Amino acid sequence: MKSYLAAAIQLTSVPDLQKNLAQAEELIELAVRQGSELVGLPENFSYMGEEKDKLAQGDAIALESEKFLKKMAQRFQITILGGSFPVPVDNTGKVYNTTLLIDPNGQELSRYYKVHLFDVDVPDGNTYRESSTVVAGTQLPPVHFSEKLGNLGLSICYDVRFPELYRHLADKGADIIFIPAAFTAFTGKDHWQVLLQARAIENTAYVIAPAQTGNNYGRRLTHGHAVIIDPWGVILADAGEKPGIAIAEIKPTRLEQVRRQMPSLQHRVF
Ligand SMILES: O=C(O)CNC(=O)[C@H](CS)NC(=O)CCC(=O)C(=O)O
Repeated sequence: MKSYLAAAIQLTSVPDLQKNLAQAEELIELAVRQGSELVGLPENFSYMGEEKDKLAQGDAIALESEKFLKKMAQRFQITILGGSFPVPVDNTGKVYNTTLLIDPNGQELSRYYKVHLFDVDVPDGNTYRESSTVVAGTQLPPVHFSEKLGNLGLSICYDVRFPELYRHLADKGADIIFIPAAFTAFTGKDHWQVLLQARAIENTAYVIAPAQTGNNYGRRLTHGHAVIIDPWGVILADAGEKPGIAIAEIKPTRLEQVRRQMPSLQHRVF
């Protein structure tokens, strides 16, 4: 593994596929101009909208999102995580909430279907029933072993509340954990940063957390604060509240140092 720059992209995705891809492309280009070699996009980067509209356009969103990720990876010679997008599941009328990791040749490295679905009545009055349109994945997320970039573990948004999933990634050797999200503004203000820092600290791994921000559609408000966190839990970069990027250096020497100073992974009893 070498030292390199990574970027977590922050978007306000809306119910308009082409508009979202254009916004994402602009920010990917900005991240690449600043030297990023690994770039992450947030959950539902290509479409945020009413569930029924997302389903109706599911085939087009899935096709265009995958094509877009491969095109960006090849054009800019980067490894890219397509935070998530819907992929229709045969004979269900539903989709998988899917994240995809693509290499600079446009080849798929790994893929994960979100396991934990956000079926929550948030105290601000908004009700979420992700399972009404999404089929839960049944497999633990993969870790992609990269000589150059380190071992890359995948997850999506609400997963962040389930530490056992991240322990699995740590067991598999994850050095860098992606947590692309569309956190609600209401839960985000109290939980987002704490949960992300906990996952980084307890697994002594980098966390790259691309995010949705602002008013995506209707009453849907997302928290923003795309961040990159180091294995000690220090926030290296924070994109704030507007669309933009958080960029930070990923360093193998820092991973080794923190794992030496705080060998908690080696002291596990259970
Ligand atoms: O709502 C949409 O339009 C698209 N859906 C999402 O982006 C997903 C599933 S509803 N959001 C979350 O998982 C938020 C989790 C969260 O906020 C928490 O754990 O507190």
